[in-house]
Amino acid sequence: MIIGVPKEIKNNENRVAITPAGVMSFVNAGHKVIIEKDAGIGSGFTNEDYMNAGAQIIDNAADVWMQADMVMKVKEPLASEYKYFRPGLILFTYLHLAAEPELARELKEKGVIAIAYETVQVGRSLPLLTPMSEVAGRMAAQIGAQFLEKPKGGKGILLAGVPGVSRGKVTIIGGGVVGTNAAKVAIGLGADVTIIDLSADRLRELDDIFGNQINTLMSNPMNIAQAVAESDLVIGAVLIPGAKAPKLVTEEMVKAMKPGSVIVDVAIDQGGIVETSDHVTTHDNPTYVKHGVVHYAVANMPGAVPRTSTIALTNVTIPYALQIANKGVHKAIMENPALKLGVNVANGEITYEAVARDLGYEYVPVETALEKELATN
Ligand SMILES: NC(=O)C1=CN([C@@H]2O[C@H](COP(=O)(O)OP(=O)(O)OC[C@H]3O[C@@H](n4cnc5c(N)ncnc54)[C@H](O)[C@@H]3O)[C@@H](O)[C@H]2O)C=CC1
Ligand SMILES: CC(=O)C(=O)O
Repeated sequence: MIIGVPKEIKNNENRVAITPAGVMSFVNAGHKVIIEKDAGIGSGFTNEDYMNAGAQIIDNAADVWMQADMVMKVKEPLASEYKYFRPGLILFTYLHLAAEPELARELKEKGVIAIAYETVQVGRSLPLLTPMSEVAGRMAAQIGAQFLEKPKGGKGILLAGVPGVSRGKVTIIGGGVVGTNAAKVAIGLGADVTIIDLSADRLRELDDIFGNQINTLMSNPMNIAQAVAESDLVIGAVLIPGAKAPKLVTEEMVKAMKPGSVIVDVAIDQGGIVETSDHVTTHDNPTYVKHGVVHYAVANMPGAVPRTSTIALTNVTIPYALQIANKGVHKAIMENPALKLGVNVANGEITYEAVARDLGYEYVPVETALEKELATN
């Protein structure tokens, strides 16, 4: 199989979908890897590093997309890349389709087999999302602390406080991977941390992990309203896999926050959990102020720490990509239930139920979509 890796084009997206070590794994298994020139530079991998591992460097994105059987990316394709979609192309990347209706339509109409990192699932865990959630969670607390500083637009609070002055209050809504990692850093910074989750079992686990370093609260509108109003920093970290994020923090709740408070809505890649995080921001211009509250809504937070993130991401994606290359996409999907759950679009059908529901399409199970493809071949 020919595996193509274009350079990421999203604002300040410095990650790349493959490392030289990954290239070597594919080449050793008899595959060919083509990489767009300078695709790895932002993550510290030169063209020579890739060539030494056995890859071929290609001068432009179009040739990478058109020659590849499987394109591996980090972020969802942007509109300027839709022209490369074609029937049977395998696309393996983050997609977040519930928040990307145009992209979903293009993938469906053009017959791409689109496998989303974020919905590959083993039991209750999402192994291809986890490392980036670890990164984004840890970043969320440090970014929040930074934007609470007065010169950055915040109210001028030091989360750690000092002797004689209260610590800052951080509320984390969603106690999964992002939430847990945000808590680790927020606790390390000395903040007064509350985690809100819908799952009583998860709250018990968090209590076991952090003990009395955190407060835990059951997720309901009353608890959320009260905690948000009292917080200096709110971190949005809820996920319902594949689905659009629920708007748990209403505009009224935001209005009740003190001016200069900060919201870091990490879940913005699925649409965000805060009613007033109504648009995605970029690393170039990461915040806006609404009702006096600083909103940070960057959908590719790990892109700012690309060396760490690229290695962490490819550690988990390459084994799945190798299965696709070695077995062929149909066999790999049908033999691996985790990978099967990653398939969001195939042969003109939406094959992930939550995406189909949120975007108003008929849901077609992966097997049915693939059988249709085999039948028409
Ligand atoms: N902006 C960015 O750059 C990045 C964003 N993310 C996003 O962060 C979000 C969180 O991801 P993970 O922590 O990995 O997910 P996760 O599945 O590990 O955790 C989600 C948590 O939300 C909880 N939850 C569900 N419904 C809830 C409700 N109504 N109230 C409170 N809690 C509720 C679940 O019980 C679970 O503990 C996702 O949207 C993910 O895509 C992840 C990495 C980077
Ligand atoms: C998960 C995701 O969207 C990211 O790492 O950018």
